[in-house]
Amino acid sequence: MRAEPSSAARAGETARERTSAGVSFAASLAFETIHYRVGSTEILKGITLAAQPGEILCLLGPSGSGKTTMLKIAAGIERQTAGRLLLNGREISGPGTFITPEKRGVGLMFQDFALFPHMTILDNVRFGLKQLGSGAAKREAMAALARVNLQEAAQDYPHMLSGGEQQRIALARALTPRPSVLLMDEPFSGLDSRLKDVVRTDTLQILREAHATAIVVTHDAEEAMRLADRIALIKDGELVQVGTAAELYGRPVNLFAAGFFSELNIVEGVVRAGRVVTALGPVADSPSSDGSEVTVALRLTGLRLNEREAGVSGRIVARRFLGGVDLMTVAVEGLDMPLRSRMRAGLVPENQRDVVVSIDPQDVIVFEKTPADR
Ligand SMILES: Nc1ncnc2c1ncn2[C@@H]1O[C@H](COP(=O)(O)OP(=O)(O)OP(=O)(O)O)[C@@H](O)[C@H]1O
Repeated sequence: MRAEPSSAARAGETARERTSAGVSFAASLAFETIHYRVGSTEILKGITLAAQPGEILCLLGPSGSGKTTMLKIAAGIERQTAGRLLLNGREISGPGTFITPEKRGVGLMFQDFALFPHMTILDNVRFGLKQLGSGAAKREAMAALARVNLQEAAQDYPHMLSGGEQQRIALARALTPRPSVLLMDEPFSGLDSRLKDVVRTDTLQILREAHATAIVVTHDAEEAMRLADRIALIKDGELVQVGTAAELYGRPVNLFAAGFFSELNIVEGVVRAGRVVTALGPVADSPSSDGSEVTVALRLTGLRLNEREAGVSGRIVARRFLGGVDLMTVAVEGLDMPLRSRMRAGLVPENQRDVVVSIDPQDVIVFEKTPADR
């Protein structure tokens, strides 16, 4: 084995290789106990998270949770105040290392696409290929345009293309230098909802074909579920949970995580003889000891009206027709707040007020109460 060069030299070297390599190769990118402080405000509070080679990792969280700051740190636009950033296991930013953005081999794509309006599409795409000779740059750029199926637009200007086409050009531009990791900040937020679906599906396919590692920021849980191999849920600068969509949806670690993926009714419960008992009756099994207080999150789709004979009595106090479903608000004795139910439209007749309320066990999530909850 030959002697290892310094990590800074290695990272710079790999970045150079990558900008001109014929095939992109996916890298891992790891945040290691990353803190970011501005004045006395701690914006990131020790985040440890890694995107694996070829993985699409979504950073999901509410506005202001620190997602964009994480991308900026990954790109080298901001520098963390503590912690390390590793590309393929090699430190690219840490207490004694800082590889500049252009040497990292990390691509960035922000929400407004930022195509240069005065340049043709071809020139926009080959902008990031200055290191290559002009012939090679043109070939690479045309191949990238072919990949997003827009080679015919090469001589057009950005304003001549639709929002979705511009987004695909921006993606082609971000991918042509063959970054080992592509960072995307709300890449679909500028598109209307119908176009968003199509462009998102196309993007996913292009990322897969390019075998790119991608870290995608979104505040939309459904978008994260559609795109991601894994989702990292962020709140107030902390990592709440990381896992597949099914893991976060099915086994959320707390009410915040549960509420991010589903609309919920929240009711109080107490454990009696191994069952969680609420005003709606027993709703789940529990290993906790008798008398333990729990919080029960109940997805709206799991509150069923008139489906079974067994259940508690309820009264519909409001209903809304939402196309395929009816959203109904139901008052139940013993509960201060009415509950909401989403059921296939028309299952409960329009004029019916009094209903039998039952629970679908797969839509029940039970959380032990922490001392802070009591
Ligand atoms: N340089 C800075 N100086 C002061 N505050 C900052 C700075 N950078 C970020 N912040 C603050 O840090 C918090 C996190 O910002 P960030 O943009 O990372 O959040 P976000 O999760 O991407 O939110 P959004 O979805 O709204 O873009 C915000 O409250 C923001 O105002």
